[in-house]
Amino acid sequence: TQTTRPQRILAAVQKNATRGDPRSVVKAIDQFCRHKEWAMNVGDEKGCILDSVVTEVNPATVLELGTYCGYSTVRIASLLPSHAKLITLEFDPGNAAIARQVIAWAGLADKIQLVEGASGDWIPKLKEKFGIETFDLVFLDHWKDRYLPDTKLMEECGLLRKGSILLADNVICPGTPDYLEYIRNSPRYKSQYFKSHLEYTKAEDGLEKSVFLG
Ligand SMILES: O=c1[nH]cnc2c(O)cc(-c3ccc(F)cc3)cc12
Ligand SMILES: [Mg+2]
Repeated sequence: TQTTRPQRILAAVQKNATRGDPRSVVKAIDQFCRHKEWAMNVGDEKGCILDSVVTEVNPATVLELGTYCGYSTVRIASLLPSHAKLITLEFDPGNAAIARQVIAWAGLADKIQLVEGASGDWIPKLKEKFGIETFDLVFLDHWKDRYLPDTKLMEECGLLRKGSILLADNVICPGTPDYLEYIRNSPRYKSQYFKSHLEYTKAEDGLEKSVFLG
């Protein structure tokens, strides 16, 4: 019977990466997706921009919207200080099941809380469920039509503080025009575009970094 793409990504990690070594997990996925089969991980080029933002923010609390196979989850968590916590929301149960195993292989399960379900349902519950006040960094990488409603929801739920950073993937490809329009014209945000390429391709894409001004 046919395996899924996430199952093939996990197999590549278990074959080529060293248990407990997050960077080898990231490298194994990038090798597989560049040479064997494309997949929608943020990838190595945009991943370097992600790394620089995470290192600069040095967040104690991170929210990731869209786990997929856990590539960016592992990439972010590997750069966090010891006490820091990362919550990642994944809608698809199949993706979540693979991501849990990728995260375990990387040895980062104690830093990461993977929550299965719709971001719109879970965002209002994060404070009570995880005792979170606000997020220092949010990585938006789920569904393009949810970037704007979920950002407004995070504002309404008081999950952002003065200085919280939003980093959004795919603002060019597939593109999130309503989100860009809102975030670039709102007086409550200061935004910056990091031009890059769609993972493993030459197509243009980029990350939008926005600071919440309160
Ligand atoms: O749906 C997506 N969620 C999160 N990230 C994505 C991502 O980085 C790329 C793409 C994508 C881009 C081009 C294409 F031809 C097909 C899919 C989708 C998502
Ligand atoms: Mg993406």
